Amino acid sequence: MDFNHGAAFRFLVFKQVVNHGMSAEFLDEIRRLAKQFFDLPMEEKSKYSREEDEIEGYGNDMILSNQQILDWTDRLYLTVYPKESHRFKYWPTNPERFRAVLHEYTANVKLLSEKILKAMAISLDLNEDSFIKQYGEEVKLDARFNFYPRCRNPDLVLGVKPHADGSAITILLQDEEVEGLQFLNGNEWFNAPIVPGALLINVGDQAEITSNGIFKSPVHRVLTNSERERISLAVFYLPDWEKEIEPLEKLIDETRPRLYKTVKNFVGLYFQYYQQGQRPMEAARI
Ligand SMILES: O=C(O)CCC(=O)C(=O)O
Ligand SMILES: [Fe+2]
Repeated sequence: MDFNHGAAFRFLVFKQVVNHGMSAEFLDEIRRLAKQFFDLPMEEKSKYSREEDEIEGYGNDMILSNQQILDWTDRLYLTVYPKESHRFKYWPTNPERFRAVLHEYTANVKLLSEKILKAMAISLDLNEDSFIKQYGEEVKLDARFNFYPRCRNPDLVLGVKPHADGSAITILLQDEEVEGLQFLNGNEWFNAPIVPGALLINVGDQAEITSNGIFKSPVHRVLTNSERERISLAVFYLPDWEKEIEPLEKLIDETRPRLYKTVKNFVGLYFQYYQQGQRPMEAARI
């Protein structure tokens, strides 16, 4: 992976990487296993159901307010790193290879995330460990499998509402054929193209804070589709929740004053704001 194009990398909002060390066949296997899981009878899937006040497990959009229009999606949410945090009651044993393949994918995504965080630091003329160090020893990776069934009224409902990710960065495996993910640029939505064999890297709110706003965490959404279902897998790279996250000293000067407060447990804050229909980043902005 060659990220040493300083200037180009700096303006990264999302980036597709192909040279990530995983074969196209391996990525296809993950999609296939995910699809097999979502295609199981409800009775089987509900063995892994999310409990009401939990995040992990199988289920629909979380209900955070009674005025909410639910996202048109089925999800399976699992903490995949560190190993000690695995809650296997939520990990499917059907299809049979699901767990083994997810372990392998997680190990690869962890390495890839760290390479990307190093490349981001280098592109800003910082020591390569600057971002990683701030995120602490106890980083966590959460995986969210998204399944978007066909929807008869795609104009009335979204697969995922507009949001930015609360992670440091997110590694997204998109459907191999069906588009639907869109990014907001100014007032316009544009489609994230499908690049065969690629993973899409998305900057999250916490990398925006660390970089003092040089990297931007983009607002994105997912459309529904009346003809085809769609699958994706997002893995969120989450800093140690007890570490303080703040703009790196070296990225603050007179021309670029400090833009964000010091935050801790940003994901907790994220849900509080999201619930009130506010962009969680507002909590961090000075
Ligand atoms: O389905 C997608 O392509 C994106 C999903 C997403 O934005 C998320 O899970 O945070
Ligand atoms: Fe997202």
